[in-house]
Amino acid sequence: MNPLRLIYGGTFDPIHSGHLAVARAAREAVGAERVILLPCGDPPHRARPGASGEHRAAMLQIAIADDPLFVIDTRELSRVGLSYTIDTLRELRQELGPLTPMVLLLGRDAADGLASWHQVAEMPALTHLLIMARPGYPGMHPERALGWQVATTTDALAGSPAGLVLEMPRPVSTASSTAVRGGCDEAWQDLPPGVADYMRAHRLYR
Ligand SMILES: Nc1ncnc2c1ncn2[C@@H]1O[C@H](COP(=O)(O)OP(=O)(O)OP(=O)(O)O)[C@@H](O)[C@H]1O
Ligand SMILES: O=C(O)c1ccc[n+]([C@@H]2O[C@H](COP(=O)([O-])O)[C@@H](O)[C@H]2O)c1
Repeated sequence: MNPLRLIYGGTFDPIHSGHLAVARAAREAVGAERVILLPCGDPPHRARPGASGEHRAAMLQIAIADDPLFVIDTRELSRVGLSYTIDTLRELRQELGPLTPMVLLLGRDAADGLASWHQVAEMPALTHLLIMARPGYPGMHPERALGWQVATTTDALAGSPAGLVLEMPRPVSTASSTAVRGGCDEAWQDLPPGVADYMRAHRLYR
């Protein structure tokens, strides 16, 4: 079996320390070499982001600060049209081949919306899911009725290419991009070093 790939999609509008904490905890749990951060271009499921794709990618770059545990995949930013995750999963599966374990990382709030995702029925054949608990979201577990089988160990994810779901039940952060955009001082404490300066310099979210 090829080494597992861990993919973390998000609007990242802007990235906050919770995203990094979630990514680090997930990477450690599944033993991935690194985390592929996948900023969404034109989200199908929510209002247009407050910052452009270029600004959101620039803030991601500042936040990861050359940490080799992270890599940014900008394919959704350059794609024309809505950023459907299924399109990205199909492309990645094509690139990685049928045997590479792929794990899509989601917070519990995002996972609870899975039933409305574009062509979600095709997803269990393409990827595993790793779901991180998030304070305030007890979990409706739609993934179980959508074709993913519940895994009991993290090792199981590395042992097959797709089709399993594992939940990390302990939340690692309360941070939220909505709170950052709302501008309260406490939420700005959750910005990785350099990101607040970038936001100020480019007058984002005013
Ligand atoms: N504190 C957190 N704990 C667990 N998962 C999180 C947390 N913050 C974000 N996520 C997850 O990270 C992914 C990307 O999230 P996103 O970029 O939308 O950030 P957000 O803080 O949820 O932003 P917004 O408030 O704009 O929705 C989603 O799967 C989301 O569930
Ligand atoms: O493809 C879809 O239909 C779809 C619907 C909702 C969310 N997503 C993806 O889920 C990820 C998390 O979304 P968000 O809104 O929490 O940033 C992000 O990569 C989105 O593109 C994808």
